Amino acid sequence: MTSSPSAASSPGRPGPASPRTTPPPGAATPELAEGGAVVALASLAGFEGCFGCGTDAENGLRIRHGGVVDGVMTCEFTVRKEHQGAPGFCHGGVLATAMDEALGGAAWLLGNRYVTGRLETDYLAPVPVGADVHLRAWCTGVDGRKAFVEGEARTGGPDGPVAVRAAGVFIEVPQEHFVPQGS
Ligand SMILES: CCCCCCCC/C=C\CCCCCCCC(=O)SCCNC(=O)CCNC(=O)[C@H](O)C(C)(C)COP(=O)(O)OP(=O)(O)OC[C@H]1O[C@@H](n2cnc3c(N)ncnc32)[C@H](O)[C@@H]1OP(=O)(O)O
Repeated sequence: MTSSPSAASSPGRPGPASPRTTPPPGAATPELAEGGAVVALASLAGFEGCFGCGTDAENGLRIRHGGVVDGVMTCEFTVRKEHQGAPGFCHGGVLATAMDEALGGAAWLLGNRYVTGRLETDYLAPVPVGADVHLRAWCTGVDGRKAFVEGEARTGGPDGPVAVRAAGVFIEVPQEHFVPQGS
């Protein structure tokens, strides 16, 4: 897939991607690997320390990964009071972390391992404490080791208003990039 209906720009607002997060001419159309999620999870070998989604990360966001439909990956998390920036509202950096996780997940579904090279975020509406944040992410193109990814976060339900849009470039790395567990 090269785009998502949910990626459409709001009137008067640009889409999430800048020239640096737009696939260059000639970039490959992303193809999700058969069992890409399985490959990704096998690479992580049961690692639960991720600040975004790990169940061992006590102070993490505890993002819950959902499914993949038509190349769009979904996940969600609930804003807790320790996530506040301005009183009553989620910190922008927390939301950027959540977008990083969602976009990273969409890249990993290609069947390789990726780290964030660049992450751009647009904040469209405040997200209150207690809100369930519904994230979607999809890959827009692949150029060598670079995967171009976009995503959005909605509140008030999976089809509620968009609160955050993001675009990023994720870089493919070998397994050796990561610190072996237990070391
Ligand atoms: C049923 C559903 C199930 C769902 C299941 C889901 C499963 C998966 C779930 C979850 C997955 C996990 C999700 C994780 C999410 C969080 C990710 C993070 O937080 S990652 C930590 C932060 N990022 C770093 O720590 C990187 C730090 N940087 C580096 O290590 C290096 O700079 C690195 C590896 C990125 C590149 O270094 P070099 O030496 O290997 O390669 P060089 O040659 O510099 O770059 C390679 C290509 O990339 C481009 N590049 C490099 N950095 C770039 C940048 N910042 N922006 C754009 N392009 C960049 C370069 O221009 C080059 O492109 P040219 O091949 O020449 O076309």
